[in-house]
Amino acid sequence: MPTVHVFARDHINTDEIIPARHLTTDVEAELAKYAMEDYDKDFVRRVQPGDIIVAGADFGCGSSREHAVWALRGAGVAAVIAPNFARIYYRNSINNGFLALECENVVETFMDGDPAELDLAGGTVTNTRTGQTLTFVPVPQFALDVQKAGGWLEYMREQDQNRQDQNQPQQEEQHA
Ligand SMILES: CC(C)[C@@](O)(CC(=O)O)C(=O)O
Repeated sequence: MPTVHVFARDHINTDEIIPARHLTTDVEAELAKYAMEDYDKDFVRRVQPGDIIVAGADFGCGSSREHAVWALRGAGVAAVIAPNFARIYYRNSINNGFLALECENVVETFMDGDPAELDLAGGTVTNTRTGQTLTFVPVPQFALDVQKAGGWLEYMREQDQNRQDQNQPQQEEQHA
């Protein structure tokens, strides 16, 4: 069951998530070593694959670096849940198939280290220590499709392949 890491402050910026001194690579496994380093340098020693970050409002503000998504995904974070996100960070998350879930009162509902159950299809996250369940803002279907495909580029390739598959029979008829 995922563990929740709570970063309660609002306006956690991309420089705290992945400091600019580490933007020398786009390799997620390398960036992962420095995830949240300028907010909590011990995070990388605690986080396990599939864990969830719960954060304050305007998470991911500051720069447009996609590395802020790659570092957290590389560290094994399955989702970030916050009341809201900086717009560029939010779109970077969608484009990379990474879950940025908007949910009010999420900081008040979890304590650091709580176990959680995330029901993406149902749109809920449950603190299984207290039994409290919150409903997050429904994720747009295309964002779920991108997440399933593994990212925007993979999603667009799939869409292109689907179009080609649909056109194939007509092309075969034309040449029959
Ligand atoms: C280009 C990059 C290093 C950038 O300057 C981009 C940005 O500031 O949006 C950053 O600090 O993430």
